[in-house]
Amino acid sequence: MKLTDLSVLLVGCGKMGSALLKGWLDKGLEPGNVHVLEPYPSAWLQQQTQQGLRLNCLPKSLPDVLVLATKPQIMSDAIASIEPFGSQSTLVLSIAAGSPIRLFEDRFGANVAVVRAMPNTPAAIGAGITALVANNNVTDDQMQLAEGLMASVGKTITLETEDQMHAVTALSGSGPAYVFALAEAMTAAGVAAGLSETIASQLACATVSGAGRMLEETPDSPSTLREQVTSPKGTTAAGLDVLQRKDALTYLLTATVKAAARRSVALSDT
Ligand SMILES: NC(=O)c1ccc[n+]([C@@H]2O[C@H](COP(=O)([O-])OP(=O)(O)OC[C@H]3O[C@@H](n4cnc5c(N)ncnc54)[C@H](OP(=O)(O)O)[C@@H]3O)[C@@H](O)[C@H]2O)c1
Ligand code: PRO
Repeated sequence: MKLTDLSVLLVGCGKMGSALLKGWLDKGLEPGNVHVLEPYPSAWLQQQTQQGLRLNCLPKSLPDVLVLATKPQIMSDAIASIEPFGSQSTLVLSIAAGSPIRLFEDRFGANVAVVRAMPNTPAAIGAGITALVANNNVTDDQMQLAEGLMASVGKTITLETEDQMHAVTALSGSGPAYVFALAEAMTAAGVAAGLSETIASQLACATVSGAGRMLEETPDSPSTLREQVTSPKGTTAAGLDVLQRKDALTYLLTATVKAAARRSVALSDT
């Protein structure tokens, strides 16, 4: 099904919901085919009503896709107002961290078609990556539809099991925050080395974003790209000697991802 023909009911239009909706509207989704439930709509979302998007009212017929983008903690309450929309012909596409497929089967009925997806915030600029996993009720056409929707805001990968979603959420879902934290820490390190905050921040942010673009735009692996910066006995080697001593960086990131994955498991159990 083409994006232009698709009808969508989006529940929750905060940071991630609006990033996805912007991407879909840019790619041809008709605002007139979109209903959004959102208690505190942003100015941007309110503007979309002028193009025909319907805000805080329910569609008269079943939508092709019901996108669930509320926080996991309130997912159960949010579903209460839309239970009749989880029919067999409507694809339920949830992006909530830690909301398992079984929650939607319990609430919408065992026959409901559910795709659980984990995007990340670079989706807002079309540079996201989303992992998807489906239940057995999802048809090939519905899976293509889900992949197509998420591909319109970045890359997609399909998981073998839902259990992998905890690690995915911890790695790529939360991952942009780790990278932004790196930019913040590099700024602080630049200040400690004698630069002003403004100059350190400019240098740190451009370095992180330039290195990210190299990962994207060159065929080289991260280790090759790292080696290209590292002159023998030069400054980078001296810096990396601290960053990677006793695998310090790998150890820290492994602990970071494990903690986030544990939180995903805990959210699934509540
Ligand atoms: N942000 C990310 O990086 C990211 C990445 C991948 C997946 N996710 C997932 O995406 C979901 C949304 O995250 P987010 O960061 O976009 O959070 P968010 O900005 O808080 O967006 C959630 C939105 O849902 C609204 N809402 C609350 N109750 C509702 C209801 N009953 N019906 C409809 N809307 C309701 C919230 O309004 P109030 O603020 O008034 O409560 C809020 O605007 C979460 O499940 C998260 O796990 C987020
Ligand atoms: N943001 C959501 C969280 O922090 C899910 C991944 C990214 O829970």
